[in-house]
Amino acid sequence: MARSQFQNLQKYLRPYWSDLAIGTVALLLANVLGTYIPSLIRGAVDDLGKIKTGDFHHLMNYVWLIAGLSSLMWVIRMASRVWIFGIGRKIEFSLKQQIFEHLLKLPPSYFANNSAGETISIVTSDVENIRRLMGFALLSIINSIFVYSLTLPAMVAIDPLLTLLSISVYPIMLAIVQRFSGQLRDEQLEVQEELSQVSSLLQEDLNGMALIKTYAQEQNERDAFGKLNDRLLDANLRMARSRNILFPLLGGIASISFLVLIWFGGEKLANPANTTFKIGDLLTLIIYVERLIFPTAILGFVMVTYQRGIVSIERIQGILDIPPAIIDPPNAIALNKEQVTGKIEARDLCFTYPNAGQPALDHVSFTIHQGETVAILGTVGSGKSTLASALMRLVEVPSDQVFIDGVDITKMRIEDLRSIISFVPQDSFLFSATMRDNIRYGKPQAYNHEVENFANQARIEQEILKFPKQYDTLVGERGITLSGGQRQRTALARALLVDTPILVLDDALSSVDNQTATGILSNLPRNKTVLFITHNLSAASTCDRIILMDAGKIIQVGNHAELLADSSLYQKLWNQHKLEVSLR
Ligand SMILES: Nc1ncnc2c1ncn2[C@@H]1O[C@H](COP(=O)(O)OP(=O)(O)OP(=O)(O)O)[C@@H](O)[C@H]1O
Repeated sequence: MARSQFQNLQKYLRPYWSDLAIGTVALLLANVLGTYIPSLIRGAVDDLGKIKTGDFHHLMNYVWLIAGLSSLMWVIRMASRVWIFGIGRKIEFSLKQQIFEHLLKLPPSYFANNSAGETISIVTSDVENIRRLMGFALLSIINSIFVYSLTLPAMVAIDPLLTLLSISVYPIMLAIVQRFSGQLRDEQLEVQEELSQVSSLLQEDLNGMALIKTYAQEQNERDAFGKLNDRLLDANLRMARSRNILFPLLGGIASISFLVLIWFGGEKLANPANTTFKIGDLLTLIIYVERLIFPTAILGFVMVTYQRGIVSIERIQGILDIPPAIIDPPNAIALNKEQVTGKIEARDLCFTYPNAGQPALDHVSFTIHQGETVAILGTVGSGKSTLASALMRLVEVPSDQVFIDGVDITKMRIEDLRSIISFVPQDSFLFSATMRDNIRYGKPQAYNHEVENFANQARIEQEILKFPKQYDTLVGERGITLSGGQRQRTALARALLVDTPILVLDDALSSVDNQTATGILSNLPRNKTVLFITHNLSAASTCDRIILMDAGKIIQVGNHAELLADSSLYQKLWNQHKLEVSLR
């Protein structure tokens, strides 16, 4: 086992050392009893002669003792399973929690580069593999160690030669296990990867079902799924083949020791020169060998579980080792949210995406004052969304380039920064919950009147009141399907409810008609600083100021009248817009 893998196993087990210690002691006790009981049987068999003399009571003593100790052993063995399997369950729970919490901190690039299906497969099936490794495999390994270290000396004490003969096949078993080890690991890895691919495709197709139907692509998707499913089947069959050879082989070889014992033990008993070896000895050896068969035959299962677990640990560590998106600097400035006014400044802000040839933001400078509503307009790909991401540090901006209330955002605690900005993207996610719970998602304890007030500000209230259960109407899979515009206004109500000094709308009213969008903007609280990223010139023209961007640069700043007076890009866009409106 590689050192790092061993360290990982230790790391997972460390919090549960007391459970492990209790479980191990219980297993030890069960095994001590398991080794002692056959010696009682041996005594009973050797004393059988006494029954002939009428001493039946003597035999019954053995019977009661064996029955009592066997019951005790059964109870202790059960307890050991409860403790040790419990460790696996607890590790499973805490790993899921840990991965989920880590996922919340990962940069958007992780989610862009890794499919949701693959991540889900790691959180479910890989974590389950670790549960089996830390439960079943751990118990089996500890149990095997005890069985061997207690049973073998007991067997040697009866007859060293017969013991040696009966376990002479075990090196063959170990060689077979060794031979299959690497192969099973590769096959397991392949199964897990194919499974991830199937989950990813399934997840993507479920999300894109409307698109599949619109473009009549059912057959293509069916073929693609069939192909991946087929590969998963092949990988599973390959692994099943190896397992189906390995397990019966191990069980069969282990049983040979049984036969060897009957053969040579029987011969020894039949030998007239033998005076010490009795029938009770042979019986005890047979019981002991039987005790060895199960832990030995199960070695194959343990090995597969181990290989699976190790592969899963690697995959889980793969996620856990990704550094969190942006971490707080040492001595990060803690903001007093109530005192933030919402003044935003960019000074020569530059940002280039990793592996991109062109900067997405190229020496961008501006100041937006408290309470201003500023529209950010621009051609597609001009850097508007990147600017919003930079403001929230969803992308890492250089220090001393973006300031809120004069404080460099890279020096603030991330949590504080994000708690003073409400961000509404074009496609906001709504949960399969009621309208009320969706709106108060950012402030779950909000009162009903707050929810209604902000629904009204976002101009969605009238529609909610017409829903079957009004604010208690379910949204999504099991409930009502909202239109694009209704979704956007619900998301806006959610953002308004958290009441932050800064509101960033990233194309967040694109599915809302001009008049409603303009109405919403003009009714926003006057003390809020609003960044309104849009392609909607009508709504933008009503804003206090407009920042016009092109190819990552700011090319014009001013209010509608000022920009129109300047015969450049804005004038051209406005004339086009007027023409479009007149043609509608
Ligand atoms: N995650 C990313 N990785 C690499 N490049 C990106 C990424 N996101 C955006 N870009 C690139 O950065 C540039 C600016 O993109 P951005 O999304 O900020 O433009 P935008 O003005 O919001 O466009 P639109 O109006 O189409 O929404 C574009 O060239 C885009 O291709």
